[in-house]
Amino acid sequence: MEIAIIAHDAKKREMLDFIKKNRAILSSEKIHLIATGTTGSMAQEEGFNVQRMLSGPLGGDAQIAARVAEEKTQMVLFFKDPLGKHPHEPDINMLLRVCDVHNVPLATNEASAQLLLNNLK
Ligand SMILES: O=C(CO)COP(=O)(O)O
Repeated sequence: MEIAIIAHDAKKREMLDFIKKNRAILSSEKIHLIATGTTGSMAQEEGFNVQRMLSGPLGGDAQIAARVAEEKTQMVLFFKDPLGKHPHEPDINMLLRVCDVHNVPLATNEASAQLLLNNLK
């Protein structure tokens, strides 16, 4: 199962803590992790095997949206910063919309992400 992890800068620390807390499931051989560029390199530094897309502002969200549309990515954990402005807001909204179009589970905060992962156990 392919799971995408994405975190805005203000949420990256939270994402790293979250994936470390859920290392057992996220490192299992049944899971293929993908991520936007910077989120992915931070996860790699923590020892996770992650396929990195471009950084969000350079099109990484759009690449993940394409994978959702192609039914490659089956879950998206996106720790969005609700207080910040982002130059690539259209790409972010596209990713959220494509998840809804394809009925792909999408969490936009840690509490929801934890509930989704708990369901995989
Ligand atoms: O901007 C992002 C999501 O919209 C995240 O991108 P990075 O992981 O490259 O910082």
